[in-house]
Amino acid sequence: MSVQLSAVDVALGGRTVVSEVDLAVRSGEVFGLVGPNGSGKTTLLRTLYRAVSPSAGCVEIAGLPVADTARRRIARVLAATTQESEHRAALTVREVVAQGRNPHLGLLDRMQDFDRRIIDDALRSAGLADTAERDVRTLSGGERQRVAIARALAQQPRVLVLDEPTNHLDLRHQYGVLALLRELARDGLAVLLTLHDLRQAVEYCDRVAVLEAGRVVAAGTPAEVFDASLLANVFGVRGRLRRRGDRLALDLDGAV
Ligand SMILES: Nc1ncnc2c1ncn2[C@@H]1O[C@H](COP(=O)(O)OP(=O)(O)OP(=O)(O)O)[C@@H](O)[C@H]1O
Repeated sequence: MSVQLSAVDVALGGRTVVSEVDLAVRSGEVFGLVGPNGSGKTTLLRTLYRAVSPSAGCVEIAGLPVADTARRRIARVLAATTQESEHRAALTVREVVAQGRNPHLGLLDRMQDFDRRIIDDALRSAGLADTAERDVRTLSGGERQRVAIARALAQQPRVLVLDEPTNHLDLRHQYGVLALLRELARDGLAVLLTLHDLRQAVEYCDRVAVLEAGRVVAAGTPAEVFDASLLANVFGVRGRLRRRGDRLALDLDGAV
C-alpha cells in the first residue's frame, strides 16, 4: 500500500481534531479527501510528511513508518504541495522547481543532465515552460499553485499529496491540473488530495473518504459515497448523482 493510516488520532491545542482514521491509498489511484471546513483534512495530510505527529495510531508511506523514518528518506517517496506557498527569496520558477531534486542529491552532488531533464518535464507538465525564468514572487496565486505542483513532480515521488490543488486556479487550469493528476495516477503514482468541489471529486477521484469532525464517516467510490442523505447531512446541500455516458456526474441544487 502506498499510504496507510491505521487508527490515527491527532490532538491540536488540547483538542482531538482527527479521531481513529483508517485510510489506505494504492498506487495508480486518485484518492480524494473531502469534508466541511475544519473537518481535519489538512491535519490528516500533515501527518503524512510529519508536519504534525499523531497522538495515536500509525502512518506508513510505501511501507515506511513515518514516525521512525528520516524526513529526507520520506521525501524520496512522497511529495506534497501545501496551502502555504509563500516565497520570500528572489528565485526563478526553474530554481524553485529544481528544489524538488534535493532529496535525491547527496550533500556534495551537483545537478546532472538527468536532473535537468526531469525539471524541464515537470515545468512542461505544469504548463510553466514559458514562465521558467520569471521571479516566482511576481506570479499570480494560480501560477504559484502550478509551481508547487511542478516542484512536487520534480521530486519524482511514488505518492503525491496535494492540499486543495485547484484553489486559486481558473476553471481551465483546475481541469488541467485534475487531468494531469489522473495521467500521473495512470502511470502508477498514488495521488491523495483534498477538494472542496464535490463535483470534481465525483469526476476525477477513483475513491473518496468523507471527514466530518475529524472522523471518516464514509469511504469508497464516489458512486458508493455520495448519496442524497450524506450530501444533506454532512455538507448541507441537495444533490444527486447522475450517469453521463459512461461517467458519473453530481448535480447540486443549493443548500438544504
Ligand atoms: N495548530 C492548531 N492548533 C489548534 N487547532 C488547530 C490547529 N490547526 C488546526 N486546528 C483545528 O483543527 C481542526 C481541523 O483543521 P483542518 O485545517 O485540518 O481542517 P480542514 O478540513 O482542512 O479545513 P478547511 O476545509 O477549512 O481547510 C479545526 O477545528 C482547526 O481549527
